[in-house]
Amino acid sequence: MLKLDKVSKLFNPGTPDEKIALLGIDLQLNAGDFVTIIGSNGAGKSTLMNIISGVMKPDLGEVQIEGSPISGLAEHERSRWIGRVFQDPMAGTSPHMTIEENLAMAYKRGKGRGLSLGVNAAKRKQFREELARLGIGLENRLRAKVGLLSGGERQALSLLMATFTKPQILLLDEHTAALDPARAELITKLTESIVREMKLTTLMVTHNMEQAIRLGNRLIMMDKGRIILDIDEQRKKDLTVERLLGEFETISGHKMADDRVVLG
Ligand SMILES: Nc1ncnc2c1ncn2[C@@H]1O[C@H](COP(=O)(O)OP(=O)(O)OP(=O)(O)O)[C@@H](O)[C@H]1O
Repeated sequence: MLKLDKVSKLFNPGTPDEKIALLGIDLQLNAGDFVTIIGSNGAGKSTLMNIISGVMKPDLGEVQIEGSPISGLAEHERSRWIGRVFQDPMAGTSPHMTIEENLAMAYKRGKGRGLSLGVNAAKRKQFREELARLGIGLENRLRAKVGLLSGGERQALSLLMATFTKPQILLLDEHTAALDPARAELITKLTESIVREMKLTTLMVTHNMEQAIRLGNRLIMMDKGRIILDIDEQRKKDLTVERLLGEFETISGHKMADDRVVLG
């Protein structure tokens, strides 16, 4: 499904500010894998997401989807296969457009060029049905400007837009971190049900250790640009936050330095 082959990324090479962000990352995701990613500050998690989504190119190595190399494709060219939800609820949607216009944009992204952003009765019905699945009443506010929605509502809409056209890969970049606990839990539940129903192959970066253990079928730990541990479903079932942090310390030789860590 998704394969990274010896992917490396260096920032500011040859200067005093040189930073190794990724070092020879090998990663293979099978169809339907839901992988949570944790790691210290500066471990390379965001860089990994940026390289998969095409925001930046690797210095070395290759990214493939379904066996096809995609490193040469720009971000917008990959958006047909890759859905992404960011930490910032403002990032995934257009505030000056209505809910239905935002959805029309997401719908068009999956269908290629030449499709209008207009919303006819059939599309409106579909949008209403999709929004109703979120269970927060957005189906009754199709013509509301997205800028008026709360952070949680926007994040729910972003999640729906990112998954609208059943992407091959869903990237979740700390997408609940900016929300209060109740809204974060709502978005987590929505995520679980959408990923399960659509059988989406998903990579989720989180600073919430309990969430990293509870969600998905695989957990990856990163440190200093490397994947230091890849835990499968069976081993994940027996994990606790304490054991997870212990494993991190044993392998990396230092405590997890994460200023945003949430233990549970
Ligand atoms: N655009 C950039 N220019 C220079 N250095 C960068 C850039 N982006 C990231 N880095 C550096 O690359 C390394 C990896 O950063 P990255 O943001 O991928 O880590 P992260 O695991 O997402 O960290 P955090 O959990 O703190 O957000 C860090 O040392 C960081 O300072």
